[in-house]
Amino acid sequence: MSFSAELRKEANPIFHAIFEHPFVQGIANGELKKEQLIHYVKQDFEYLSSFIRIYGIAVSKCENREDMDMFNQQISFILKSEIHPHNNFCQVAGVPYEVLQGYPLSPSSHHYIRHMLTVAHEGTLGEILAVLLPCPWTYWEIGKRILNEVNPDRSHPFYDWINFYGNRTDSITTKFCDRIDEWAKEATEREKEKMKEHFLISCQLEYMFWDMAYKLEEWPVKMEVVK
Ligand SMILES: Cc1ncc(CN)c(N)n1
Repeated sequence: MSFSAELRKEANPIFHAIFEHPFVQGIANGELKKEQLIHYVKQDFEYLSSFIRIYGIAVSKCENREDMDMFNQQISFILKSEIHPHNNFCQVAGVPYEVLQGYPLSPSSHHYIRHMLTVAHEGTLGEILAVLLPCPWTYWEIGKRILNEVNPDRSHPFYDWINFYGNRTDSITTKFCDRIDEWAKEATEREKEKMKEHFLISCQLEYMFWDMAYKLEEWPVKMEVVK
């Protein structure tokens, strides 16, 4: 079994919990509250900006142009393409995208971003690939699953979101899996253990991110913004 297949197998219970999560089910059946969509977009805008910064750190650790190009393409993908699913949520919620940008992170988003940043600063390129991989992988599987199970038509409120993630032929997941498998062939057992741990924690944090959006998670103590 390839290393990426091992990762997927170990994470199976978390992937299933994500598919069953009420926010993901809400995308499938078109029933999410406006506040939940807004909370998701506010947090995801910040999350994806951090993801770009982490790709930047990954580039600084690359030893060849092919790896640099892989991360560079993904930076462009977030900047130029991954705005479409956000726009879909904004349209359904009836709010302009611009007004949902620049908000503070809620606890789970903060945790997820700090987890990725720590690995990006302290880890090898293999560890960075492992910590980032659940982001594209879980969304790709969510999209494909909803396409198969619901087969939404254009009247579905989240038609664009579902097709954006589920219909990818240029899958970054496949590229990252191929690269991680190559990396794992040269890695020590200790490094592979760390890669697995980073991957599984990111999967758990993917679940927590959906939960954060569904429950409109905030910090426990409300603070007045002092100007
Ligand atoms: C939290 C999160 N995880 C994954 C994705 C898909 N790139 C996303 N937009 N946001």
